[in-house]
Amino acid sequence: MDAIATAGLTRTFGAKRAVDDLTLTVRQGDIYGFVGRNGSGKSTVMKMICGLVPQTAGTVRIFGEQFAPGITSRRIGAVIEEPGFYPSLTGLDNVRCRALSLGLPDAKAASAQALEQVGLADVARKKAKKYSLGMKQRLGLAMALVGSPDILMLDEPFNGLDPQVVREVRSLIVRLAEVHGVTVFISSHVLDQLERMATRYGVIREGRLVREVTAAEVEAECADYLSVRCADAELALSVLQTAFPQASFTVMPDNALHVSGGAAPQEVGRVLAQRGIVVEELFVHERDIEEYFVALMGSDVESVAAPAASAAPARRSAARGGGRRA
Ligand SMILES: Nc1ncnc2c1ncn2[C@@H]1O[C@H](COP(=O)(O)OP(=O)(O)OP(=O)(O)O)[C@@H](O)[C@H]1O
Repeated sequence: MDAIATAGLTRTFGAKRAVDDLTLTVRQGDIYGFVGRNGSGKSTVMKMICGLVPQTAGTVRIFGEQFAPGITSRRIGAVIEEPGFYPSLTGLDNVRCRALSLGLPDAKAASAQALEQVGLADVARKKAKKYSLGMKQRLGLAMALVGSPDILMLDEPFNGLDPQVVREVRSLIVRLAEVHGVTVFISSHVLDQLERMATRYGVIREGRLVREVTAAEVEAECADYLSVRCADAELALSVLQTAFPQASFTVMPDNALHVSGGAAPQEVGRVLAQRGIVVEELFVHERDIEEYFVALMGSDVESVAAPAASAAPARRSAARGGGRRA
């Protein structure tokens, strides 16, 4: 069953169409990575799904049930933009306020359990204003988790967290999905973190959904390939197809051959040399997830690069798109 299904979801702010006719589906148990440039409409979509902002048009269904614009579902726990809490109350009392507003029968026990889940049990009685940024993020998560929601909506949950806390939050999310069957909808610019847990992705660009894709599809599309350029591409292609029947070949518009699956660069070079074919260029292209999503988001790398991802070694690019499979 679909945990979340939107159809034609649209939100305008004055003349601005922040979200435009957006249809997406999140299946039960998915960890759905929602990616897009700054200002592409991610938070607005998430707020509409949660009923925090009414849509201008379109529908939102939560587990098949349609909600009127601006109506919230108790099955959703959310942290969108800044986690909201009372600074002068303790962590426990903050979560308890949320538990009471949900009408939970044993609000105190449920709150303590949520704090335990996010690793804040030891500081439950400390005032929230004394929490570090990472602790505040986790407090937001505990408030979203209390009441055991079926869907967790997390907007940039890694913001301001150190690598150790990022790892803890990530494993908590994975555990919630895998052990407790919680469906997680998560927006993040930290693509290498998303890559470690997302099962599906949605890519938004200027308010429109440009692609929904499974993690397996991303992996396949990001696979390394060999790029070979020879003066006579057709001859090189026929020689290589005979020598490497298991490999697949794409002839790019600039006549470079892209070879993937079971053809080592040394072997390709040797086979071509044996046939007297001059190789002008031969290199392995490693396409990473950042490059893949940046192309879909239509972005300059600056605005989306995660610190860890941007530290990745420089990789060679090759012509993209418009190739024909040979
Ligand atoms: N309350 C509002 N009033 C007017 N414009 C708004 C409002 N909320 C959002 N917008 C506009 O809608 C567009 C989408 O904003 P949104 O916050 O959803 O993007 P985002 O993808 O979440 O961005 P970021 O990654 O920076 O958080 C932006 O152009 C933003 O300025």
